[in-house]
Amino acid sequence: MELPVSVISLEDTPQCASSLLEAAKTLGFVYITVQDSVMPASRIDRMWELSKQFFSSPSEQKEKCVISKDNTGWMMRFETLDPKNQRQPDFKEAFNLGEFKDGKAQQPLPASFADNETELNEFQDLCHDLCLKLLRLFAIALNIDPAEGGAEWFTPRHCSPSGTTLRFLYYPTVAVGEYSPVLDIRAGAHSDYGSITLLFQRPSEPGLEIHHPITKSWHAVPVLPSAILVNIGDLLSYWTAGLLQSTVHRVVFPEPTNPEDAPQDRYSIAYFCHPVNETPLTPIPSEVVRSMGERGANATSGSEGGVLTAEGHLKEKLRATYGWKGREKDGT
Ligand SMILES: O=C(O)CCC(=O)C(=O)O
Ligand SMILES: [Fe+2]
Repeated sequence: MELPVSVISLEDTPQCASSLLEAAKTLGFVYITVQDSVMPASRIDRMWELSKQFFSSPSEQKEKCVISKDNTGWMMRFETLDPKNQRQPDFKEAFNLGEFKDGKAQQPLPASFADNETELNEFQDLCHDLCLKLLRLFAIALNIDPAEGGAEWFTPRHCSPSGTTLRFLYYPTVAVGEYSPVLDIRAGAHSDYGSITLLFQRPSEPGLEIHHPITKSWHAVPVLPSAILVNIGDLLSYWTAGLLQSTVHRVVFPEPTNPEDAPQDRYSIAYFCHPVNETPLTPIPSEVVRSMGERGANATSGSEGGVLTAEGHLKEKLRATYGWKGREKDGT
């Protein structure tokens, strides 16, 4: 059954802030619509063009930027998002673009992106600004203590260096018979690791499913053209002592309408917004969060007895899902 995900028009108002918080507390996923000046449709269209340009480029070019231990680069059939339950890796290709510095990528760019560094950087900036707007609204709804930064509390905690990643995803058509719709999956069940994720999807390319936190069953997510899907990641959930839901989701092979038809390609783009690496995940100074009791960041210690940092959490997750097979940044 398809899940009705709330659609919120993004505005700088307390009402919008409380609607966002409500969606984040219940489902952990919400569609937002934004003014074209905030996220121009032409920019998103351009990213789809660049995505196709990259994924259709020769594999020798892609291999020059294979995934490295800093989680940047290209991978194919490499990640296993649900290592406990999957028998083989996700049926997908992905390219992870890490943070830029002074407008320049800090990783080798594939030949197919050689002329696009500026527009990739500008798109990342648009995504980052949008995430900061969302985080400001969460800060307002959580009523973060004004003396501690109030609405701006998240802002200085979301700059560089961080694990923030713009990820291009491609789930290729797989012929019927070459995969098991029961055992195999395009992206295994997982929750996202950072603060918030923006997900861009294309009409007629479904497949995303959400594990409903209350009914504990899987639901397909309808693709809404011109809306951006936002979901809460583990860190924001931890930071809010579990008030905000980091909901489990996956990407399945959609059932073909006609049994002879193979499931079609799916492209998606995810922007994973992470806090600064060294950020200690100590409780958010908010009465709402304090009232959640001793959970998440409200608990006295993180893993291994110390305070969990944003980077520590990300590294733990990547170790499990990459298993680790990637190369060091110096190419070893
Ligand atoms: O491709 C999608 O729709 C979702 C991808 C995803 O959930 C992820 O990479 O974390
Ligand atoms: Fe995800």
